[in-house]
Amino acid sequence: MTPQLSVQNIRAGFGGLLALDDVSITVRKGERVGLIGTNGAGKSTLFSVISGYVPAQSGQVCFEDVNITGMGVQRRVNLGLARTFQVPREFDQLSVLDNMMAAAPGQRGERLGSLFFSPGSVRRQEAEIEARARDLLGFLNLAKVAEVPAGALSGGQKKLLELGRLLMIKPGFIMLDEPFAGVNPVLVDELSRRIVDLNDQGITVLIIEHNLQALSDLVPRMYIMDRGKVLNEGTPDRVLSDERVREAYMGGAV
Ligand SMILES: Nc1ncnc2c1ncn2[C@@H]1O[C@H](COP(=O)(O)OP(=O)(O)OP(=O)(O)O)[C@@H](O)[C@H]1O
Repeated sequence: MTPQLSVQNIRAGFGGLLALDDVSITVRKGERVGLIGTNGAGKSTLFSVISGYVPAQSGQVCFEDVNITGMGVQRRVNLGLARTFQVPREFDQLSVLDNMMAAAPGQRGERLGSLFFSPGSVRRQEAEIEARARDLLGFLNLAKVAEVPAGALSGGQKKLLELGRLLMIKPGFIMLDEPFAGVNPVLVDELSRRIVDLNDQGITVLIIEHNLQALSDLVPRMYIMDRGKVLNEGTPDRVLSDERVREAYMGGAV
């Protein structure tokens, strides 16, 4: 079976800096895969290349048998490939519910003509979007803060909201960038459970995370990157016990 995501021999960088040097990874449909590495290893840049924010200088990215290497961000999202960012990008002044609704793609009410010519269908669509948003808020245990301005949420709740906003686009493959950063341990467990639930529903998950304990509990397979290259791949036990990995990651303190 061909992988759902196949990243082959990617080189990418910024000006003279080569952030990704011949990087290849594959992810099968329905997998949960981790991506670890020291600061500056190139993990977020790899997410940016996969999601279309940073162009590849060479190499190829294929998603569900489509070569998406030169495709724009929105077209990749339309294929069901979506990412979160390390810093959640919610609108602080808007309520949690409105933040969720604003993340829904292709809303007809945004086109002025639709408001005049088919106001009924715009209302129906809004009602559907609100129902989906409320469903997801329930799933993420955020229903009680639906009307609260997003800026008032805790760090962990913001991460849950960010995940919720991602789910509004009904993705088949999600890339989570440090979902546990700044999240208290209770919410780390909750987030982990929600990620497993989503994966059980068939959503493939690729996760960058520095919390190695929480990540090892969550994923059966991980990649480690170091200075723009993939160093190793396999079960968390195998990857974290590799001598080169111990050296590269925390100077042997893994
Ligand atoms: N927008 C940018 N402009 C210039 N250089 C960048 C940019 N983004 C990343 N870099 C550089 O590219 C390299 C890889 O950075 P990247 O953010 O991908 O690493 P990372 O593994 O995600 O690190 P961290 O764990 O700290 O988030 C680093 O040297 C970084 O300074």
